[in-house]
Amino acid sequence: MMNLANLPERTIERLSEYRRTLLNCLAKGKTHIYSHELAGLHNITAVQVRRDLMLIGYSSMKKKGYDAQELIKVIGEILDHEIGLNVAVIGMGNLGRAITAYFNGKRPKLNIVAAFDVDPNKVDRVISGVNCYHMKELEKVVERNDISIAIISSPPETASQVAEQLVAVGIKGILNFTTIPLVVPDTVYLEEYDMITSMEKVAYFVKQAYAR
Ligand SMILES: NC(=O)c1ccc[n+]([C@@H]2O[C@H](COP(=O)([O-])OP(=O)(O)OC[C@H]3O[C@@H](n4cnc5c(N)ncnc54)[C@H](O)[C@@H]3O)[C@@H](O)[C@H]2O)c1
Repeated sequence: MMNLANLPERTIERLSEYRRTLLNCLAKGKTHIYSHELAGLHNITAVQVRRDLMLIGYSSMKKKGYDAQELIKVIGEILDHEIGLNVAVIGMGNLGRAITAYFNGKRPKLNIVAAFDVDPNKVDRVISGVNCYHMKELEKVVERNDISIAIISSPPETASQVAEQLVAVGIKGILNFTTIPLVVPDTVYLEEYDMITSMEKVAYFVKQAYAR
């Protein structure tokens, strides 16, 4: 088995996707699923599914397929922090509010517990179900709530400074939604999410389809 602390990033993404599908299966009363079914739902090969699960030391496909409940538990042991992690959203504009409202309640081990902004109309209010604090209170609130992850959804021109502030208060993981690529120390895990890149990727493949 591979070192569980060093799984490939794509495997981690797929494990998250498999778990979502398995939860959907269970909700529909389906308790077992074959690797080829899981693969079909994710547009990949059964070999890929089995390879990912082998990496996490799970290879117990029975006659009836994988036991969904058991596999959800195994994936949870890989992905989730034992007691859960607390998340903050920086910038409670359109995107920050949408993310907070969408995400909270979706994953028991991952909770958005605070939001930050600099707009006096937002600070000291409950927005999308969480308290919104002024950025000046970042250190205090992060410490008090044991926050280790931050989502940046402030304007692009503020992103680098916000990231610096987050690193300075000890944030360990950042999900950056702004269009500005960030630089953080090796000790901080950074994930950039750029919707425009995703759209351009789709557009590129549509262009190829037209050319055929
Ligand atoms: N809206 C989208 O669909 C979308 C999609 C992808 C990426 N983005 C990116 O997400 C970011 C936010 O987009 P939006 O549409 O929500 O913008 P927005 O203007 O609605 O919200 C930005 C929020 O950040 C706050 N803010 C400003 N300076 C700040 C600072 N220094 N620290 C903390 N908060 C600060 C503002 O007061 C505001 O509430 C942008 O960088 C944008 O490029 C947005």
